[in-house]
Amino acid sequence: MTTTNTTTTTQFPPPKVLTYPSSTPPILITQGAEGRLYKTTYLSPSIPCALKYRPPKPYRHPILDARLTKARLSAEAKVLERCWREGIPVPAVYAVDTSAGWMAIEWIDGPPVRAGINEWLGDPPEVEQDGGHQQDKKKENADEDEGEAPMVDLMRRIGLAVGRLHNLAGVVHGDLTTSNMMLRPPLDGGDAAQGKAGKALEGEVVLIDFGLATQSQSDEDRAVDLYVLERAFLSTHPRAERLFGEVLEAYRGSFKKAASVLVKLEDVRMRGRKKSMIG
Ligand SMILES: Nc1ncnc2c1ncn2[C@@H]1O[C@H](COP(=O)(O)OP(=O)(O)OP(=O)(O)O)[C@@H](O)[C@H]1O
Repeated sequence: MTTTNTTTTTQFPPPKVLTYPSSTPPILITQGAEGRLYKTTYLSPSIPCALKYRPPKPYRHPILDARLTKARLSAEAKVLERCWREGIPVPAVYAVDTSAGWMAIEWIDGPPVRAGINEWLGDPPEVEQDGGHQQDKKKENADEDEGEAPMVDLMRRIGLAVGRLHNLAGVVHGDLTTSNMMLRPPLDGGDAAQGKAGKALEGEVVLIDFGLATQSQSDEDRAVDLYVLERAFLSTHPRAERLFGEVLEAYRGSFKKAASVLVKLEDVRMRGRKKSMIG
């Protein structure tokens, strides 16, 4: 989705639930084609939450619009609840009002994985000093030495999270990108030895935005999910391209049937290549 990051309070009229006297002033975080995301609190001013709001679409017939909004929000909330029950790291669902078009979910207090990777790529850890040449080379190759360990580790955590989603929850996400994953910071403040760049990649990988998710156990659907992630990753982080294999390797080890999904991924890639050749 196209989003505009802003920290202003009300650029648009907020949903009614955010105007009650007890409401914490909402902060508009993103505004996309389908909806808006606000930061506010839930029940107590000390519990931050993300309020996902799908406003009415004036270009749609009102009855159809209300029906669509209800169906999409309740489908997303159901998938989130299912994942949460299975122990997949996703935001907990606090409350849903499908008629009013909103859902309140746990606030994840960390950056999107995309931002963490970009920070790391822009500021990779120094391994040895040689007047800057080493640093430049590292940036080009996204580090081919031990300095890349935090990135390899993150790639593996992503592969495991997707494997658990597919296997334990039986859910395919439908829009896996590094923007739809966040890094929940470690409670203990993390590993001080990581350095600033390594710290950018720390934390638990939390999957978000299940607006396109479906229930499926099929190898084909799972392989397409991985293919979407691969394409998104390679276009968002081309300099880290060769590390993507770590995601797939961790996925392979995350459940029994993962190997056959990876075989299917070859077919899906082939179809993707043919399609892009034909245009
Ligand atoms: N639980 C959360 N905690 C903190 N920030 C969040 C949370 N959920 C989403 N965000 C932030 O808001 C952005 C938009 O969220 P999300 O992608 O779920 O909504 P959406 O794109 O409007 O949904 P859709 O793509 O289905 O229209 C995310 O990229 C992330 O930065």
